[in-house]
Amino acid sequence: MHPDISVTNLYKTYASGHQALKDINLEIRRGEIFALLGPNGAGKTTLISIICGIVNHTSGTVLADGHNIASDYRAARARIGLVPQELNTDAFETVWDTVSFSRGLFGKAPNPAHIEKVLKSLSLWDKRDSRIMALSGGMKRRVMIAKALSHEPQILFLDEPTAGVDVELRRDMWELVRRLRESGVTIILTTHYIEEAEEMADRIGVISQGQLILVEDKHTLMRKLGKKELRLHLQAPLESVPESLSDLQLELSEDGTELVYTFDTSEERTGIATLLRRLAEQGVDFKDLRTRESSLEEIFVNLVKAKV
Ligand SMILES: Nc1ncnc2c1ncn2[C@@H]1O[C@H](COP(=O)(O)OP(=O)(O)OP(=O)(O)O)[C@@H](O)[C@H]1O
Repeated sequence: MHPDISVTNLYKTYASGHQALKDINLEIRRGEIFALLGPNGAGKTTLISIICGIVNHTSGTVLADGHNIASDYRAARARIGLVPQELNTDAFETVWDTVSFSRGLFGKAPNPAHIEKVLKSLSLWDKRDSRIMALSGGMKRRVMIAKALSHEPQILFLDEPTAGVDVELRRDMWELVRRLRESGVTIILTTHYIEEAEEMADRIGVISQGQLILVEDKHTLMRKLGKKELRLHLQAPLESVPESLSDLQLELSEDGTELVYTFDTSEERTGIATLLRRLAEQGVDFKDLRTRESSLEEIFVNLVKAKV
């Protein structure tokens, strides 16, 4: 089966001369949740907009479910639903009309049963006759998703789906996205919240300065790039790491009460046994110890920093 989205040697230079994307190659598999991460201005929205046919690319190929977004636009676009960053619905329309109208834009015959299903799945059924302007911010976001699903797309793009929403609504949105995936929809989301990617994504792509610097299964990424810390709470504070232990990956906390040992989770030997033996030899006693894994956030910050 071909991938749902296939991007090959994609470049984008805006009319201003700014090169926003450089040689992007990416495949999105059917039924996965793919999170695209990157700092402000990295090129996430540009990439999504090109795949969705809103922005023209300079060179390269984009296929949606096998259809070329440039030469076979209608077929490619019909496979895609896009939930943009900004809420752009007519405030005076009702929920039902807005969502039904969206379906018509894709040349699909009316299908009230489908619209009903979408509105019910998004807990919007009770609001179907309400005008958009009378809805809460969270409800408006749901309407945007309903619009994007109105023409039964196989692939759904969510650009910053939870920007500026409160924690509770964010959790609701995550739940919703998971349910959509369970129903067979492929999901690509951009986010600034690393926690969101950590929580939701099957795979993660990191884009920095227009280049896709990494695409990896989330768990593999966290295992490969993640570090673990062992923190030893000392019996007596130290002034500095003893000279005799300076060959180890040890740091002293600012107040001198904790020794922090960092090790690679992917390494076969962590060196912990050696560390503990040498501490005992040096008479460095500790009363407590704990380990901590780096979060995706720390991994991401290091990746993007390394690139700059
Ligand atoms: N229409 C345009 N003309 C010229 N430059 C543009 C245009 N749109 C975007 N850019 C530039 O292209 C780069 C990538 O922008 P893009 O919006 O894709 O980034 P992003 O990763 O989505 O950022 P954010 O996280 O802030 O939304 C930025 O430097 C931006 O200023």
